[in-house]
Amino acid sequence: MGPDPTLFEERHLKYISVLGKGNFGSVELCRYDPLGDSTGELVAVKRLQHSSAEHQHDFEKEISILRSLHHDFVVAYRGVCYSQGEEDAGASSGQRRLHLVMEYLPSGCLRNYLQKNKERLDHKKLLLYAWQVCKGMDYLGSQRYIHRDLAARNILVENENRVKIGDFGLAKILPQGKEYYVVQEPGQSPIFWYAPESLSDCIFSPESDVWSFGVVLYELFTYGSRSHSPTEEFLRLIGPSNPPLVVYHLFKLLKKNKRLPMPAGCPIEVFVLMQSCWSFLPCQRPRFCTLAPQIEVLRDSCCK
Ligand SMILES: CC(C)(Nc1nc(-c2c[nH]c3ncc(Cl)cc23)ncc1F)C(=O)NCC(F)(F)F
Repeated sequence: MGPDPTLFEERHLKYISVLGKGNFGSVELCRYDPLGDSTGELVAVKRLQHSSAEHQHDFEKEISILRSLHHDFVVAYRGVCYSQGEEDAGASSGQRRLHLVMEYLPSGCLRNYLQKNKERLDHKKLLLYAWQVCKGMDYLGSQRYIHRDLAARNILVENENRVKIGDFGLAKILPQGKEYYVVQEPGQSPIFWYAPESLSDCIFSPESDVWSFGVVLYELFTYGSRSHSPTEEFLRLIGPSNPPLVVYHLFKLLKKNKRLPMPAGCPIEVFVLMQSCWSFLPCQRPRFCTLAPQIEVLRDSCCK
């Protein structure tokens, strides 16, 4: 029984830069370099910022979720790293801190990738990414996980022919016998990616993930545009209103069947698919297992 390849020693993790801030944590680019000659692999290391007991518990759940997922279109778990906290003089703070080690994808998140490569990404390619996210989400659902934060900013680019779902910081597992999950505090919520039932009752389900997938389709066909982002478009529809009421106005608008507009140049069949994901009633939305073959058909028929 050789050494455990999923156990990373803090002393060999060389900090390079901050990749971004997730929910309650930050993710750093590091090189795991046990030989000390800079030939080690690059990894993404997620550390908790304010390690309250509750955040620590949620973090441990996030780690166990990621450890259990093995799929081509889901960011890969590499292991964990235990670090001895700074030994405060006197205080017995020797408790070990846990860090999540994931694969590092150098091409970054899909939203930035779309903006930078807009000119050379045709509709066929956008539908390939959409299909891969669908397959990844179908796998997630088969493990009874809900992602709750599906958005182009949370999808990573492996290469121009492969994307992976990332950031499981808000993911939940569906309790046995229940088909949806109610969260207590919405927290800093990406409300413009949220289904109506999530806005009004904090209800999350595979069907609310499908709603968010519709918004990802919209982001794909607007090439991650900032000026036509879901946030900008919905704020334009809502008009000026003070922040606490935005959720209420957004819900009212969705209730009246107002939706994001068709992206410029988007094939009508793709827009129809997007809109089906935005059915007000969760039961009327397609499932990821039926969306994937529909996207395949569109991919094969679309010329550009
Ligand atoms: C919070 C964090 C760090 N943000 C970013 N990660 C990466 C980024 C770039 N390459 C990466 N390889 C692995 C990981 Cl976990 C992140 C990155 N690039 C830019 C980011 F803002 C992240 O986790 N975003 C969700 C993800 F994009 F990963 F789905």
